[in-house]
Amino acid sequence: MLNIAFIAHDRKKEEIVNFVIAYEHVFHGHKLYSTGTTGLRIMEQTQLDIHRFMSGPLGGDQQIGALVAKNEMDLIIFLRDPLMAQPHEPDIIALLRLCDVQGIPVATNIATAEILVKALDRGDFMWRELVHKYKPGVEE
Ligand SMILES: O=C(CO)COP(=O)(O)O
Repeated sequence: MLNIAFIAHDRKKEEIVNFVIAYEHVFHGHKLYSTGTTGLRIMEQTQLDIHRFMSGPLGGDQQIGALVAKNEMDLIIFLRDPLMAQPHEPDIIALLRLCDVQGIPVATNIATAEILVKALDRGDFMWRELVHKYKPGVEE
């Protein structure tokens, strides 16, 4: 079981909902997280149970970042809006930076998300199970 987070900016919400519907079967069985509104929208349209953090502008990106800092997040699908400034841009940059610090797979557009989810389905993420196994205190 891997820890997966969904995040989408407002103009990308419909895109992430449709994406998660399309790959719902792949996400079943994993522990799912999201920022507040993104998770609500996904749960309204799927059977998935998602642990929702705060809304992004109120600190949700940072809450997910805290798990990333501990290397406890295995995959992040973060559909960013590249055409609109966000009030919490520093939080977004911080989250992506921490993904690079820990080497955590993160998709910021739908094309990359699709490739990563197909890899997840194929079992290509099993190396993350080893990260959990050899890091004491990390939740399975
Ligand atoms: O702003 C966000 C990510 O930076 C997303 O937050 P919401 O899912 O609460 O809209």
